[in-house]
Amino acid sequence: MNSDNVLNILWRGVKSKPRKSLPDKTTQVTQGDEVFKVKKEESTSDESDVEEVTHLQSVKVKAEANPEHIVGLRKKNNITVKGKNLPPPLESFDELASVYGVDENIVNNLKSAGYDGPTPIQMQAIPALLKGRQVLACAPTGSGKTVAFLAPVLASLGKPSRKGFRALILSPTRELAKQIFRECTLLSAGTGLKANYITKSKDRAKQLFDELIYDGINVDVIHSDRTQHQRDNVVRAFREGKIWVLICTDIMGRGVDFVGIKLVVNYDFPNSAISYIHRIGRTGRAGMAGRAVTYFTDEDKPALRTIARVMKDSGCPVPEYMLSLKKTSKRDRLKMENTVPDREDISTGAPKLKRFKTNQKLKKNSVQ
Ligand SMILES: Nc1ncnc2c1ncn2[C@@H]1O[C@H](COP(=O)(O)OP(=O)(O)OP(=O)(O)O)[C@@H](O)[C@H]1O
Repeated sequence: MNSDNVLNILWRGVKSKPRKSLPDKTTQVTQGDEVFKVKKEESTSDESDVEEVTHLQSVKVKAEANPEHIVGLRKKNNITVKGKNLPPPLESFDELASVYGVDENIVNNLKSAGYDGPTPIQMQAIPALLKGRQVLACAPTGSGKTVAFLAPVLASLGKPSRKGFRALILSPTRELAKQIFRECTLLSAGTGLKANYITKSKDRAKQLFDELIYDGINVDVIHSDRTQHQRDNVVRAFREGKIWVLICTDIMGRGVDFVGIKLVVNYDFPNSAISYIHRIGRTGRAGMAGRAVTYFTDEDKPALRTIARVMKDSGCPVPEYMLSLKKTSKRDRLKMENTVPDREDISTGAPKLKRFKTNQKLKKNSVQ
C-alpha cells in the first residue's frame, strides 16, 4: 500500500477546513543549531481544530512565572523561541501533572524509563504543545525529540476511545515507526553496541557486508531488499549486543536510536550537511560520548567544504584547506544530493560466503 492510500484511509470521514497556506504567522527562535517556531495564537475560525485538541487549555498556567527566571532558564539550556505568550519551559516532569494536569501515569512512565528531567527540546516543546500551540521545532540528533512530541500526544488523547484514528505520526521508515511505537510503550536502553557503518546505497551496503563478514566480524546489514522480518531481527540483535557492527544506508539509519553506539563510520561520504548530521547523530546520544569517522575520495570534494563547515561549527578541528575549497553552486549541490556516485565495488576479491555458512562460522567462533 502506498502512502497516498494510507492517507486516504486515515482521512476517511474526517472533516477539515482547507488552509489557504501553511501557517504564515510563525515566530522563530534560534539558538546555536536549534530552531523553534511556534504559531501565534489566533482567534480565527481556522483555529477551531486546534481548540478541539486542547482539552488541557483550562488547566492553570505555571504560577508566578518570573520573566527573568524564564529568560535565564532558556539561556542556560540554549533554547531559543519566537512567538507570543509562550508557556515557560518545563523544569521537571512533575510539572506535567501539577501544572498541566497530565495523567500521573505518563509522568511515572517517563521516570521509570530513567529520564531524570526534560531535555531542552522537551522543556519548551512539551508545554507549548500541551497548550494547543502548533510547533515547528528543531534540535540536535539524539536530544529527545520523540518524547517531546509523544508526551503531549499521549496526554491529549486522555482515555482510550474507539473513535477511530485520534493521532497520526508519520515516519520515513518502518524501523523508525517501530522505535516510536517502542518509545510509546516505554523503551529500554540498548547495550554493548560498537559501530554503525553507513553507506550510500543498498548495493554498497551488501558489498561491505560481504567483506566484513568474511573477516569474521560479527556484523549484519539492513537495507530495503531484506524482508521486514529480517530487518526486525537485525535491529533486535544489534540492540541486544548480539551483533556488534551494523551496516545500513542513509535512509535505514535515519532517526534510529541505539543508545550505546560508540562509533559511526561514514563509509561513503554523506552528500549533504543534513545527511551528515543525521548519520553522526546515531552516536553520542542522550548525552553520551561518541566518535564519527568519515571517509572521502577526490570525487567527494565538492561536498567536503559543506561538511567541514558543519564540523568546524560544532567545535571539531578541521584542516584549513577543506574550508577554503571552492564553494559548490546550489544547482550542483542539489544534483549531488540526488545521485549516487559511480564507485568501484567494495571488494578485496574475497570469495562470497553464504549467509548460513557465515552463521555457522560465527557460532563456531563463539564456542572457541
Ligand atoms: N528526558 C530524557 N532524559 C534522558 N534520556 C532521554 C530523555 N528523553 C529521551 N531520552 C533518550 O534519548 C535518546 C534519544 O532520543 P530520541 O530518539 O527521541 O532523539 P531524537 O532527537 O529524535 O534523535 P534523531 O534526531 O536522531 O531522531 C533515546 O534513547 C531516548 O530514550
